Amino acid sequence: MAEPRVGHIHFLNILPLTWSFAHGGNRGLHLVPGVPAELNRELLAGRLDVSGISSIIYAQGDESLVILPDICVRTDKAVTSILLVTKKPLEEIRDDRIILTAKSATSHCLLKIILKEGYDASPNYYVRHIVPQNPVPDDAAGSLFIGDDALWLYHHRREDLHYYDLGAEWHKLTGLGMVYSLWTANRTFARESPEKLQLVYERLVRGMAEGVANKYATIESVREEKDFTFQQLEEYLQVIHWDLKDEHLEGLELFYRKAHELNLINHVPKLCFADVKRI
Ligand SMILES: C=C(O[C@@H]1C=C(C(=O)O)C=C[C@H]1O)C(=O)O
Repeated sequence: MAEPRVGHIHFLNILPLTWSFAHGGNRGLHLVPGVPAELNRELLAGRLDVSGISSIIYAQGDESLVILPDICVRTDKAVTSILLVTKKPLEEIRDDRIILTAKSATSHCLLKIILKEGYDASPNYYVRHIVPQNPVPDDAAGSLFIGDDALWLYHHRREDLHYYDLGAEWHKLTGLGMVYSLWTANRTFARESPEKLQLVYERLVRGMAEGVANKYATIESVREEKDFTFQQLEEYLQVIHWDLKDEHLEGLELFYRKAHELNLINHVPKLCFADVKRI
């Protein structure tokens, strides 16, 4: 039986799952690592069966995707790893040029909503490859980073720049938390391979729980390769949450409604969950 192809976002925000996968929790899965933008594209093209993806992509999937229950990447308020870095305060941004990281999809929409509704600003957005070592290129007023790049910037702030945490900004605007990433399956795969879908669901949910229960080991496992202290990573893993309960869907649904109002998606999607046996 061919192993299900599962996209895995290689960011520290799912470190517990990455650790579990590296310690045998990936049995029976064909993992494909990547940044969200790549995995979003691969899943929609049918080259992956299941993937962690940008939550906005579920809405762009025109009902071709179903959501795996119980697991996501979310925060209640601040996120610390989705950051807008600007040369001037946001209140002064008008038709300036803002660069959006090419790794993302959700944060692009989140930023557009926050700037329009919270700051009455509609700057000119450009998607481009950017690096944290040069946070705001000369030709731009600001840049949007996600993932480990953003977390690094959060801990290496420059006096002459302004930093905005989009999780905190979203909470300020709406009073709600935000779901950045969902695990979704292609609907055809879910219908034709229910056992494989069940296996993926169990590996994801159990793997995340196993990693969370081994916090010390998960953090130690990346200390050599990543430029963060133990304390920074420990704090980060308290900011990010991975459970997905009914109460968290309110923020996600509001995000879809606001994205639709700004014409960022064609329709407000109905949340359709995969039919798996919950564990
Ligand atoms: C919390 C984060 O959320 C990520 C942001 C994404 C996006 O903007 O498309 C996609 C997946 C998430 O892992 C992060 O960037 O650290």
